[in-house]
Amino acid sequence: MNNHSSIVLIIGNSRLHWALFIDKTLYSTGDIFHLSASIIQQLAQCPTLDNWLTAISLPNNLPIIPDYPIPLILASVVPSQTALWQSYPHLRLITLEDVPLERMYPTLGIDRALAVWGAGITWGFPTLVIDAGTALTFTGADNHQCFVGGAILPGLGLQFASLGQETGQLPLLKPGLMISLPLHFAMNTSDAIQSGVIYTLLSGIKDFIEAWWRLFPGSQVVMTGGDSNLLKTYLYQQVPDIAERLIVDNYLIFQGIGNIVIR
Ligand SMILES: Nc1ncnc2c1ncn2[C@@H]1O[C@H](COP(=O)(O)OP(=O)(O)O)[C@@H](O)[C@H]1O
Ligand SMILES: CC(C)(COP(=O)(O)O)[C@@H](O)C(=O)NCCC(=O)O
Ligand SMILES: [K+]
Repeated sequence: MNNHSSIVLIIGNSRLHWALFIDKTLYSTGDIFHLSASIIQQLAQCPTLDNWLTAISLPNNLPIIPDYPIPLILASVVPSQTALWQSYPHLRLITLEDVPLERMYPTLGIDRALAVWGAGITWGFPTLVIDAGTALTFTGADNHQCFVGGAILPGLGLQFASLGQETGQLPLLKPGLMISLPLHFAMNTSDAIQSGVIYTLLSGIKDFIEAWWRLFPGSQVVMTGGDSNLLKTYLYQQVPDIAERLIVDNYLIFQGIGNIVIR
C-alpha cells in the first residue's frame, strides 16, 4: 500500500524550511538555502520523492512507497520565491484563510500565523511566539485562539549585516561568533558591535516577554527560528529566570501546517 507522504516547504527570507510527512507523522525536517529556478523546474516536471530527497540533501533510503506526484504544501513570505513554485503539479498554497485564528490582519505573515497556531496547539493557549529568523518577530494569541498582535524588528543576522554593509568602516560579523556574552563596554570594533546588537536585542526580548506576562500571566513563551538556540543561550546568562521558562521549538510551523492540512 502506498503511504501518503507530503513535502512541506516554508519559504523564509533567508532559507527554505522543509519537512517530510509520512502519513500523519512528521518524519524529517531540515533547512536549505533557496533553490534555483532550474532545480524547481526539474522538480515540477518530475515530482518523485527521489528527486525531492536529492534537492533537499536527504539520504534516499526511506522505507515507503511514496505517492506520485508527491504533494507539496507551501507557505511563503517571499512572493518572488512563491512564483517559482506555481508550476508544481500537486501544490497546495497555505494562506491566512487556512489558519483558524481569529482577528488576524490581512497582511500578517503566514509564517507568524502558522507558528503561533502551532505553538498554541502544541504548548497551549495563550502563547507568545518569538521567531528569531531574518526578521525577529513577536506574535501572540490568547486563550480564545484570537491573534493578539505582535512586533517586527531586524533579526540578529540582519542587524550585523546592515552595519557591515551600510557603513564604511564596520566589519561584517555573523551571529554565533561568541557563545558567552561580551563586556557591555568593549575595547575593539568587533566586540563593540556584538555588545551593542546583542545586549539591546536581549533587553528588547525581555521587555516584550514581561509585557506579555502582564497581559497573560503564566503564558507559555516559545522561541523558534535560526537564531533561537543562540539567543536562549545568551538570555540564560543575562536573565536566567526568564530563560528557564522559555521553550525552544523549531517545529512550530510544521505542527501548525500538519494540524491544518494533514489529517
Ligand atoms: N546554517 C545556517 N545558515 C544560515 N543561517 C543560519 C544557520 N544557522 C543559523 N542561522 C541563523 O538563522 C538566521 C535566519 O533564520 P531562519 O530561521 O533561517 O530565517 P528565515 O525563516 O527568515 O529564512 C540568521 O540570522 C542566521 O544567523
Ligand atoms: C515579518 C516577516 C518578514 C518575517 O519573515 P522571516 O524573518 O521569517 O523570513 C514575515 O512574517 C512577513 O513578511 N510578514 C508580513 C508583515 C506582518 O507580519 O505584519
Ligand atoms: K521564520
